[in-house]
Amino acid sequence: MIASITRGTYRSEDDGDDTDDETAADDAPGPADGSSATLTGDDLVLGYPDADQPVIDGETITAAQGEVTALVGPNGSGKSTLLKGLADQLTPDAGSVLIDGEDIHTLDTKALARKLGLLSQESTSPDSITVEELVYHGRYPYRGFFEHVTEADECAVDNAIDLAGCDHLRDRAVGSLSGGQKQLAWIAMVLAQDTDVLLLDEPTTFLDLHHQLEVMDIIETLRDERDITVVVVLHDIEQAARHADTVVALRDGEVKACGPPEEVVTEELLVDVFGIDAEVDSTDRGPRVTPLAARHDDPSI
Ligand SMILES: Nc1ncnc2c1ncn2[C@@H]1O[C@H](COP(=O)(O)OP(=O)(O)OP(=O)(O)O)[C@@H](O)[C@H]1O
Repeated sequence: MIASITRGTYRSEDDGDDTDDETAADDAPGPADGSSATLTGDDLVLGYPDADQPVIDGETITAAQGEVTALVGPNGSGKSTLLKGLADQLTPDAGSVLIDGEDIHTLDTKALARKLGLLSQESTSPDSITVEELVYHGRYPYRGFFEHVTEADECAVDNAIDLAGCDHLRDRAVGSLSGGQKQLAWIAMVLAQDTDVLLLDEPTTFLDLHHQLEVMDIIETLRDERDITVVVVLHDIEQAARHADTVVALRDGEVKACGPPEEVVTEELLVDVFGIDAEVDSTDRGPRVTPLAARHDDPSI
């Protein structure tokens, strides 16, 4: 069933990459052992086979250990492409992705999936499986082919479901859920993966305001209590400013600004990157953005 779920860092269960099955379960439950990691995309060139030009053309980005890095930018600016490159879902045409200096291409599938989890925008799973079954798939990197569910797996799944706030959905078929409910289930699945690094592509999509705040709280908890390195794509610039340690602003595949929210989220940046006039006020909780008007003299947005 794993093979039919296309989300996260897994390629598939029978991808011929079972070299570490015997030891996988011993390593559970991942970063709860206190490990953590810095993720670096070094001089990355990323694109798609049917396109003339790369989307990302030689960018370097570092997500510091135990910090939240937010990727922001207009539609089509390359946020998801960059995230897929960092997660090894898209092979770079040049450059490399390193976790604590180790090239992720030297890691086999399960070893990588124990270090790095991806919540992507492209999710598919059989409609008939329950939320609990979906979340158990997050434990795949810790399980050998013939191994049964361990206590560590049960514990990780319970914690993940609890943290994502979807216990009430546990026995529901995924196909019967609303968009927001599905999003919570997928978040629980990637949390169960128990990784040092989490890459989240628009995790607040489909969620009401209450659940958006809860997801941002989860991200802060993972950072503050478990030292997890998080890279998160967000459309809400204020959410990024409030919750991230570092904001990376992309436009046309180029990193236009990178740094602490109060340095990056400025009125000038909102014009240059998003093509909007806005007021930015400095508050205790970071820059507060009041959008005023979309500029119509910016044809590329
Ligand atoms: N599978 C693909 N094949 C070809 N081009 C693609 C593919 N996926 C994305 N692109 C192109 O790559 C560019 C960057 O897309 P990407 O999805 O990374 O942007 P984004 O910043 O995440 O956008 P959004 O905010 O709309 O989700 C766009 O021009 C897009 O059309």
